[in-house]
Amino acid sequence: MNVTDILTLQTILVGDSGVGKTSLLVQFDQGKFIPGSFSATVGIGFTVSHHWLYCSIWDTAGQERFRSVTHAYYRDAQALLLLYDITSKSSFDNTRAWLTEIHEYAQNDVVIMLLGNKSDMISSRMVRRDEGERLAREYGVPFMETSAKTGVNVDLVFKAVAKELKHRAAQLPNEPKFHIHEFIQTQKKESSCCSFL
Ligand SMILES: Nc1nc2c(ncn2[C@@H]2O[C@H](COP(=O)(O)OP(=O)(O)OP(=O)(O)O)[C@@H](O)[C@H]2O)c(=O)[nH]1
Ligand SMILES: [Mg+2]
Repeated sequence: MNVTDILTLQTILVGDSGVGKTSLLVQFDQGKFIPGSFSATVGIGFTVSHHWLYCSIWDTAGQERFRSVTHAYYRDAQALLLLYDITSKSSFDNTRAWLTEIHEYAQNDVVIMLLGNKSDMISSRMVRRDEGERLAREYGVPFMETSAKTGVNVDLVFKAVAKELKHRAAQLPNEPKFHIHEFIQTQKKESSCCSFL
C-alpha cells in the first residue's frame, strides 16, 4: 500500500478490562507507553490520529458496567480490533463472547482483527500464539500478537486493516484477501504473524 494514501478509518477497540486497548492506542497515536499506570477507561475514549491514515479510534471501556455504552459505537465502526492479554487466560476465553457481541451489534462487513496483546511479557505468557491463531481461523479473522509496550506490530495492525478497507473500497473482488506478510518484508523489526485468511 502506498503509505502516502490518506485513508479514513473508523476503528473501535474492544476486549476485557486491562488487556491494553488504551495502551495500544497511545502507542499508535503517540509512540509511547506509560508503564504501570492502569487507569481503567470510563465510558468511551476517542482519538483522531493523523499518521499516513486519518483514523478516528473509539477506545471502549472493558469493564462490564460500560458494555451498553460500547454497543452504540459498534454500528459506525469500519474496523474492530478485539484484544486479549496473552498473560490472561480469562481475557482470551472471553473473546468468544466478544465475537458474539460484535456479530450482534456491528455491521456485517466490519473488518475484525484478533490481537493477542502484551507479547513482550514472555515469562508470564498464559495463552500460546497458536491458540490465538486457531481461534482466529475458527472465526475467519486475521490475528496478530502485539505489544503496546515495545510497539511491535502496533503500526502493522492499522496498516493491515487500512489495506483491507482499501481493497474493499476499490472493489477488487478477485484480489486475494490481503496478506500481512507483504508488510513483513518492509518492516523487518516487526515480529512474524499469520497471514490473512
Ligand atoms: N507489559 C505490557 N503491559 C501492557 C501492555 N499493554 C498494556 N499494558 C499494561 O496493562 C495495564 C492495562 O492497560 P490499559 O491499556 O489501561 O488496558 P485497557 O484494555 O484500556 O483497560 P480498560 O480501559 O479497563 O478496558 C496497564 O498497566 C498497562 O501499562 C503491553 O503490551 N505490555
Ligand atoms: Mg482503557
